[in-house]
Amino acid sequence: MLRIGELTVGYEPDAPVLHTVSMALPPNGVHAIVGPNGAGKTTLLHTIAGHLRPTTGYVMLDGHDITGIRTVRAARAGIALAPQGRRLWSSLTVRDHLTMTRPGAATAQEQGCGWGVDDLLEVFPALAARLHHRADQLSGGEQQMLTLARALRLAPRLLLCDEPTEGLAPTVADRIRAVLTDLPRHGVTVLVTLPQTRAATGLAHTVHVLTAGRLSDPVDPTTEHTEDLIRRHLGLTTDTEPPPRTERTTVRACHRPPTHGWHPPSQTPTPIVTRKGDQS
Ligand SMILES: Nc1ncnc2c1ncn2[C@@H]1O[C@H](COP(=O)(O)OP(=O)(O)OP(=O)(O)O)[C@@H](O)[C@H]1O
Repeated sequence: MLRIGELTVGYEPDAPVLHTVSMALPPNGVHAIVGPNGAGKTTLLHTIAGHLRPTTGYVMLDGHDITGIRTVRAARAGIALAPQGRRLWSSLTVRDHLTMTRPGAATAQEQGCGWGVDDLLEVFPALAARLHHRADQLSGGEQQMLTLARALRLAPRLLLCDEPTEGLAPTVADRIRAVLTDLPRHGVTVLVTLPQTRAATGLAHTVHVLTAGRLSDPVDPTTEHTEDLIRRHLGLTTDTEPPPRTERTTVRACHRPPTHGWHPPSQTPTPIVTRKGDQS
């Protein structure tokens, strides 16, 4: 679904933040990028989302070159970003956020598909009770749910989530992870950045490690030594015997049932049909 090749990105000339980053993600999975502060995780997501133009390299989505396309076109191509820090409109209500955002993917617009407001409130019931509250009146967890709901409203095929569990209570973080885990069943591929190794291995089908702008080969989180391998990529010491060096890991889709009891609004794997009148 997503193929990135030799991507070099920076904010200043001759000072790259990402160094020849390459990555290939299959569709319908949850894929994590783990890395310390300043590694370049946000820079990578923003480059995929069209906020930043790379110096060299390419970004391909479903075989189409989307390198450096503008944000609006990236949304129409099926990419949505749930940014770090949430970036909500503080004076607008939950309902405003959900009704002002419309499906961005061209196919979704043409077919009238997407996540309706009622569907999103089923996914995030906590928001239903807060529909008329302003964003700045929400808790951190509710703000994060609204950030994800707003991104899903764009009917993405690829959802980019930048540290979605940052600063949240464990139970709320579990809830967010449960929602992300289930999105592939609705045709949404998830690329999520996380600072913690353990959270990534419990959530993702593949894990990449980003350190100082350089991306590791994909790590299969189902293997026995995953956490050790990731810790080694991060340059952390480990008490256990290091795993044997393997060839570049083959990405393996391993479908896990959601573990936290969230039931999706639709049983079909395709995007949910928008209900007429849900934008009022
Ligand atoms: N707008 C900007 N202008 C200049 N430098 C920037 C800008 N945004 C980020 N950087 C620099 O790029 C590097 C990577 O930052 P980035 O935010 O991508 O890392 P990160 O892995 O997401 O970190 P964190 O986990 O702290 O959010 C850092 O050195 C940061 O200071």
